[in-house]
Amino acid sequence: MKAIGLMSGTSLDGLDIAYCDIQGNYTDTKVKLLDYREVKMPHHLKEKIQYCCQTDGGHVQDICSLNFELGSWFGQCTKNFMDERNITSIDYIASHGQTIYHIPEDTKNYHKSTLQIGEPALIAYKTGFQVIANFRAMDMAAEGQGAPLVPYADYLLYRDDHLDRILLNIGGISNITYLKKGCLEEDVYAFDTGPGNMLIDEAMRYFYGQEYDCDGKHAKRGRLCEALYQELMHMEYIHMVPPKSTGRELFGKQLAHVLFERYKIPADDFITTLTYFTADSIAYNIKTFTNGCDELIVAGGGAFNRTLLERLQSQLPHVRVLTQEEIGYSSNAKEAIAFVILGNETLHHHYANMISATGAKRKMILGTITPSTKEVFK
Ligand SMILES: Nc1ncnc2c1ncn2[C@@H]1O[C@H](COP(=O)(O)OP(=O)(O)OP(=O)(O)O)[C@@H](O)[C@H]1O
Ligand SMILES: CC(=O)N[C@H]1[C@@H]2OC[C@@H](O2)[C@@H](O)[C@@H]1O[C@H](C)C(=O)O
Repeated sequence: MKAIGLMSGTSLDGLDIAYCDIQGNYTDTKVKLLDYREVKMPHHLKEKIQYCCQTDGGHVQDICSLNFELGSWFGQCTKNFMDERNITSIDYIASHGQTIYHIPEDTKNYHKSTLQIGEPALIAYKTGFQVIANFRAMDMAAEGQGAPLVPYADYLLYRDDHLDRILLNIGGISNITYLKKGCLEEDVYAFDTGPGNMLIDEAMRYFYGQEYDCDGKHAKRGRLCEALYQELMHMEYIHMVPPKSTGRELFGKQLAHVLFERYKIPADDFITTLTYFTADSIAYNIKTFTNGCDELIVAGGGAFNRTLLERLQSQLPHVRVLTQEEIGYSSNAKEAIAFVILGNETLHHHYANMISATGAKRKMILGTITPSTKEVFK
């Protein structure tokens, strides 16, 4: 089958489009990336998403409207990509959607819940092909956290009989999948370690009006602020025992701006400290909650931040830290490919939640299917 995976993650930097060939399913899955493109998120959409993510921000009419506006944009980007690359037919599109809120556990006032928007009907209408979306809901229905979902794909693609491996994704949030050598599905262990690029990006926006710290250059220049570092390393989430998942609610703009008010230090010292905190919270979670590994394979945009990776390597001296590029894959396309795999399982009526990662009570078939509109066009 030919399929397209769409991923718009917590960084809000853009839409990843991965065009793949996929054969078989579950442990027989063979997937090949045929083409990839990232479409930058237009500024006005990014602002609307950020507004809707805030508890004192988006009202119901803003979220209602953005759901359709984003679906339309996802659909148009996919259509443009297919036209440019001369792709005339695909079997399905798997769309993650844009997470605008995630409540992993019941709280006093709220039911555990998660919301990914970007109306699939618009994507199906614009492209004409069936769309599989809303992957997290069924895992949550089965009492899981609805995240992380990528570990299922990691298990299919990266398990090894001779090496203990950890897959790390440094997106807006960082998450790991631990695959010990010869592991069975029930041995897979995966969770969000804490922030990825989210806090660093907030600081770059605040101090320099830039979207991110390109190659970690600012972090390389600054010095660690011990008081800020200690405050961050003591945050409750970092020490919580998995399964655990998190998001913008904890490590987003609100936290960043409290810190900017509290610590009046040079901009680059801020960025260095946030970068070291990001690396060290990942390393701490690996050391505390896994048995370590031979290889740590890094994906996500954070794989391009050299200062972050150098710090990570220094915290894990006995581990080979590699990027997806170094093993012949793509750091940017990895999550979009994972959603192609999850969509393929939906069409095979096969479960795709890794219950050891999400904490769900049962293995479930994920996703909702919006049918192709091609027949109607005829
Ligand atoms: N050259 C680079 N140098 C430093 N950082 C970079 C570079 N390129 C990308 N990034 C970082 O990567 C981020 C985007 O990462 P990615 O696309 O993996 O996140 P995401 O998929 O939105 O997040 P998540 O996986 O949490 O949902 C950017 O916001 C930026 O911080
Ligand atoms: C609720 C939500 O959107 N979570 C994302 C987010 O971004 C990274 C991390 O936090 C992970 O838990 C998850 O995404 C990936 C794709 C996952 O489900 O594995």
